[in-house]
Parts: sequence; structure tokens; C-alpha cells
Amino acid sequence: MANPYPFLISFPASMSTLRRLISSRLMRILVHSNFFAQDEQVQLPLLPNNNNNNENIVHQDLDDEAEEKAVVVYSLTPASRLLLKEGPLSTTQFLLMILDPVVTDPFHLMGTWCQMNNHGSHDHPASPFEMAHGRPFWGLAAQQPKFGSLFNEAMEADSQLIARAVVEECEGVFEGLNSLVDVGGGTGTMAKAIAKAFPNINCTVFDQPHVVANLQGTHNLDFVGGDMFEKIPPANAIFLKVIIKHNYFSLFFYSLIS
Ligand SMILES: C[S@@+](CC[C@H](N)C(=O)[O-])C[C@H]1O[C@@H](n2cnc3c(N)ncnc32)[C@H](O)[C@@H]1O
Repeated sequence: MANPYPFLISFPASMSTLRRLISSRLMRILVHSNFFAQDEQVQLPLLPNNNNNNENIVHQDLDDEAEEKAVVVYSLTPASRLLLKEGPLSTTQFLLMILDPVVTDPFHLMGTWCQMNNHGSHDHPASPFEMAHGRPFWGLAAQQPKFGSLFNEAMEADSQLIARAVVEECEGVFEGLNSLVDVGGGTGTMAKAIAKAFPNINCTVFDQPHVVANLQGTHNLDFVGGDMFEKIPPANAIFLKVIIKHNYFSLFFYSLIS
């Protein structure tokens, strides 16, 4: 069957033997970790350097002389399909966010921060994140619009993936509800999916004022700005997704990527 997820990896003849070897090893690791599936290995003439045939994932595996004439065909797996930018359930933005230096830099301070905590110091920063950036996560996300947008897009990508399972597999949870408030609901991806699947439920997305500013609702969806620690809009049900204490934000992401 033709690979429905076209992708081409080719190693030009100009590439050094060492780099080819490294690329070949890298592909093996990616296959081993289920990022690619190795479909077949066929004896074919080497592809021209400027090959534009992108019907299959093709990798010229040049470990030894025998393999020099072989072409190994790979295909994407369910895990790597989630990383296709164009896919409806793409998690690319989420990955880009957790790999952003704003998120990764604090990990380098994790050891120092833990030691400060162990020594009972009272004026230590609340988290490795605060130690690196001098302010809490939400403060930085609000003050740096570029990172704020990256974060919101990441959460939208995650919600798109989860929303499908929630509305299709957990239908019963929403039975009998007239209203629901998604507390810390971000830009409303999850609430939009719920409001669409259950038109009788009035959904409110409640988040920090700058996050929901200028977002348009529908007949059964509205956006309200505020601080969840002060007051939340009343509703039959409260929905919480990925709401965690900011002190542990770094640890949360650490557990995601480790
Ligand atoms: C990790 S995100 C989760 C977003 C969304 N629930 C999701 O899963 O896609 C946490 C959300 O809580 C919001 N938030 C943080 N502190 C808040 C507060 N004090 N009051 C209201 N919302 C807050 C953030 O702006 C962010 O959108």
C-alpha cells in the first residue's frame, strides 16, 4: 500500500561517510522508539541527489558495501503522524512550546534550586522557572506576547487532540447539564468542542483577562476574564484541564518530556 504520509529523507552522495553512518544510526533509533516504521528494504539503484519523488520515506542506508545499493523504505507511525504540521490533530505547536528556551532554561537550574530548598533557605525562588526568569510563569506569558501566543497555540493543539476523545467517549458526563464553565480554559478550544457537540449546554470560558480579550463567543459559548482564585462564574459543572500550581510547572513539563 502506498504510504499516505509522504516524506523523503535522502542522503546525497556528497555527504561524508561519517555523516551517512550517523544518519543511518539515527534512523535506527527513531525506528526503535516507534517514530518511524521500517516497511521494507529493497535493492534499488541509488536515488539521484535531486530526487523529488516524495511518495515514500526513502533512506539510503549505507552501512556497508552491500547496503550501499539498498534503499530502506520507512513510513510514519501514529506517534510521528501527530507531528505533521498540517494534521488536524497536530501536536507540533505543543512540542515547539516545551522545547522553547523559556521552558527549557529552568531545567538547567533544577539542581541548584533543589539544593536551595533542601538547605531551608527562606528567600529562594518559588520554582526553577522563577529562578531563571525572575517572575512566575503566568507573569512572563502575559508580559511576553510572543511566548504567550506560543503557549496558547500549544494548549489549543493539545485540546484539539483531547477534545475529540472527551466529546466522543465521555458523552455521559455531560448528560443533564445546562451550563458549564471551563476554568483556565485558555482560548476556548475545548469549550468550543463541547458547545458544538452539546448545543443545549451554555459554555463559559473563564481565563485571565488578557487571554480571553477580544475572543468572540457564539449563541452557547462566551468568554469571561478574571482570576480563578477570587471568583468564578456560576455553572452546573466546572471543567478543569491542565490546571496546575505554577510552582510545579517546570516539573510538569519535565515529566512530559522525560
Ligand atoms: C496549562 S493552561 C490550560 C489551558 C486549557 N485548560 C487547556 O488545557 O488547553 C492553564 C490556563 O490557566 C490560565 N490561568 C492561570 N492562572 C489563572 C488565574 N488566576 N485565573 C484564571 N485563569 C488562569 C492560563 O492563562 C492558562 O490559559
